[in-house]
Amino acid sequence: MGTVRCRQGQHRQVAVPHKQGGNIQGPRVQGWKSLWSGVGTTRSGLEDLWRPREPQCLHQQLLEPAPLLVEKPLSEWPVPQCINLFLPEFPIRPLREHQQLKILGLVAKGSFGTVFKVLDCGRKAVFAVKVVPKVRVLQRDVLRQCKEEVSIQRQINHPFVHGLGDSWQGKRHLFIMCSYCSTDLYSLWSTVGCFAEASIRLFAAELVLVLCYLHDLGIIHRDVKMENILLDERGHLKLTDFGLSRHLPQGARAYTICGTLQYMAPEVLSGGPYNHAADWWSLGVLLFSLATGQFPVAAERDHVAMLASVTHCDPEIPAYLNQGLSLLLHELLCQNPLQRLRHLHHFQVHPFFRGVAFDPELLRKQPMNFVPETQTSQLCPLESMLFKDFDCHLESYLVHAPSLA
Ligand SMILES: Nc1ncnc2c1ncn2[C@@H]1O[C@H](COP(=O)(O)OP(=O)(O)OP(=O)(O)O)[C@@H](O)[C@H]1O
Repeated sequence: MGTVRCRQGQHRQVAVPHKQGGNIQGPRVQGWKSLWSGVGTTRSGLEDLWRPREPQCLHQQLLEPAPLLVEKPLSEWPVPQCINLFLPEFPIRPLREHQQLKILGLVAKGSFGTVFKVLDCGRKAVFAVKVVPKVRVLQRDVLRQCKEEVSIQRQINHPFVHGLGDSWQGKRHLFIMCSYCSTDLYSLWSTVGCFAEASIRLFAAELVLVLCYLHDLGIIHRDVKMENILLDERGHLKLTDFGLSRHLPQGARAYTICGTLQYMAPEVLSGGPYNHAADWWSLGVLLFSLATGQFPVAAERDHVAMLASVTHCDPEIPAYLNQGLSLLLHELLCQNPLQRLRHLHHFQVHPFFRGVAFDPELLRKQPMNFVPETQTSQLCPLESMLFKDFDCHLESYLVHAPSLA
């Protein structure tokens, strides 16, 4: 890690190394230098990654039809370091006609990658592809984390987790492909404000199952928040973005200060040691916000100020909330991680979940009393562009692409 990451959207996302005495620049510079020196003879390849895109190719593209996500076959041998570094999690994908992807529009620009809605022309199905510039991964010294994200997502198979469809690399970019979801919980919350108790119960039960599943596999998510919960066409959730997740065996401790400030547990904000219980705090923040329309503690400028706020102000749980829900929030937003609710059997017998079957298939059959609006296939004007080499022309596209979501 070794970097500070701030989410471009609503809430500040951070990743700070433990015990660096606040010197967050040091390890980043050091990490980059050591990577650079390791690159050796392939320096020119990396310089190529740095070079800004030529503006004149834009005119040419605007005249050409239909954006196709096509990879040039990379057949150099020996494999250059700027490719080798990302193997095996991001294989080099050979050009195959039936795998051509056509860009339908821009979904979101995350702090790391840009997410596109694409059509797989061969399978005639719509997917989301996150495109991450390699240079950004190297600059921010998050190569290991980036590979871990893909390997964790590959390992996971759960109805409420957004599984990995495919991952590969081009010369300048990494590509992570998943099924496309038309909305996320944050967008819905922004329109709805507060959710009905029945919806909160269903969301909470689905998230309890996901977190127990991940923790049993020894995975801590570290960024549970509304923006990272996508909703399927029937309103059931899919946890996504394993960019800050890591393998943490039961009994082990973590120390990196990372996550999204308003969702971070006190023990994470203070630099640890912390464990999987931190995800349950984040769930508490999320459920509080769904129930009341606001965060339990207002956002602060950095993790030090956030820690002071979280430790000193006890979030006021409104009296109008259902007693069971109120109790659940108290037990999740518990300062002491050892006393925090965290085992499946705690939830199964909890008054808020009375009558709820903690079974993914049964939960999925329950109707949500809202159904997310499905994005009508808006065709963006740039759909009349053809990318002969998607990897090369992507950045020019990013400058001009309108947002679909
Ligand atoms: N499969 C998908 N279908 C639809 N939208 C998606 C999908 N995956 C991601 N998104 C949208 O794109 C946004 C950014 O994606 P993601 O969080 O993976 O990128 P990121 O660069 O890691 O962002 P950040 O670091 O800011 O969290 C998400 O918040 C979500 O709104």
